[in-house]
Amino acid sequence: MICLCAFTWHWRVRKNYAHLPSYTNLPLLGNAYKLYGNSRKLFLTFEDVTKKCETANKPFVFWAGPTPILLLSDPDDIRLVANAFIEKPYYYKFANAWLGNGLFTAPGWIWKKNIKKMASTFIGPAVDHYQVFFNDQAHKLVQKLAREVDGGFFDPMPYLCFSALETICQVGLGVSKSNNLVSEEYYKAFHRTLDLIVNRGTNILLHPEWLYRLTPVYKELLKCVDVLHNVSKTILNNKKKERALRNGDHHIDNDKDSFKSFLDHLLELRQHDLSLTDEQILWETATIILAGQETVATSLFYTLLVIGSRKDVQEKMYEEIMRTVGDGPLKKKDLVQLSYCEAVINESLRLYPPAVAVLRMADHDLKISSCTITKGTTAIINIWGAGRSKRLWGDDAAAFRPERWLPPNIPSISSHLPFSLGKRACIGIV
Ligand code: HEM
Repeated sequence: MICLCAFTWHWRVRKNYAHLPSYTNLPLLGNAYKLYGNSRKLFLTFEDVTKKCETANKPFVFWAGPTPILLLSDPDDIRLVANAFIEKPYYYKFANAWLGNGLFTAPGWIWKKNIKKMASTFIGPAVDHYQVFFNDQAHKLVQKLAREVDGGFFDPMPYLCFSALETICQVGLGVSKSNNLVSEEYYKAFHRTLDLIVNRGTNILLHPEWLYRLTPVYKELLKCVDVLHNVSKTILNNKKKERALRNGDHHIDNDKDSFKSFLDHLLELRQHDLSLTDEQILWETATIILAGQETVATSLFYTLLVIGSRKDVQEKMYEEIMRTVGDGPLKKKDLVQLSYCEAVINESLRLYPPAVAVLRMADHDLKISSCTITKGTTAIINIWGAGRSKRLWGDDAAAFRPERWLPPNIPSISSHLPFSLGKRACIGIV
């Protein structure tokens, strides 16, 4: 009976997607053979699927065994999907030991409860005090990079990662410059944790939880996560003691002019909301540190690369910065004047988005332009593909041209998706 139901479901789903472009299916494996190999091979498959999507102007259906994965690049389809589905597929659970039920990985019903509280911690006055940390880190980064000048080729990524990590720990946890909590050990544990999670994602043998828990890499993951959580726990405990000493646990800090980290905001929220447990706070801070580190470091990397290879762009940016800020520290109010610099960043994020794709799980049927997405399908929002589509950006879509972001031709923001969109889009976009 179970086999019959599974067969009927599979037959119905296959028929539903039969008119969409796809690869040749192998029995049982479907198209999974296309995922075998290293990350370069994976990316080539992704690039090929993106091209097929663009040529057919339809979603591409990829069969992971019997399960359909639908790749979407059309902004209208993407908007529908991003607004309709809040569940993420099971791959996101691979980060559970680290991020638990934090915003990024939480199941829909927990995410719905928490998103309103968290989103308010990253808007308006809450972020006004961050600029001074950004300036300080930028200054330190420039000093470090300057030491490499005239020294031949070097990899800037470690500098960018450390700088982004230190910044997000300052604004996220309130780590001060003096306490050295963002140590070499922390940095290594952070990157090893990321590697272990990504490696699990690309190795289907490590997917079943019971099997994974028997492996040495699972033990290594727990060790690394311990290092990361211990820093957050130390800071959390210190803050709790500080608050208790200063004002008693029920005090509300109304001083709008003092800097408050993301963690401070969560502790304040907890005064009215006991569902925000210590564990949940640890997960949320770990999420913010991950979300705010890797993405920022990668986008800095590509932006520096394109600026470095385009003297004309460098000169225009330099001229605009000198005209607006001079040698003085950058202030938040200056940012609106830096329209060319913003155009450069937008163009870099369009061509080199740090998250090339995000995934959603269809928990109900949904009609989009060329098909009905059936419940149980994984939908991939192809951020990279949407950014490079000739249909959306014109024949020069592959060219780095910041001017396309300047008046009078400002493009439709709905095709620019580096921060995703709809429900579960980035909350760090301020
Ligand atoms: C260039 C910088 C950034 C880019 C390109 C970026 C991109 C993204 C994308 C594409 C998502 C959607 C992920 C998904 O649906 O699976 C996301 C989610 C998220 N981002 Fe960012 N992000 C950036 C910076 C930040 C920063 C600085 C923070 C926080 C300080 C942050 C916090 C988050 C959080 C908490 C989520 C999960 C939102 C949710 O599920 O409700 N991001 N980001």
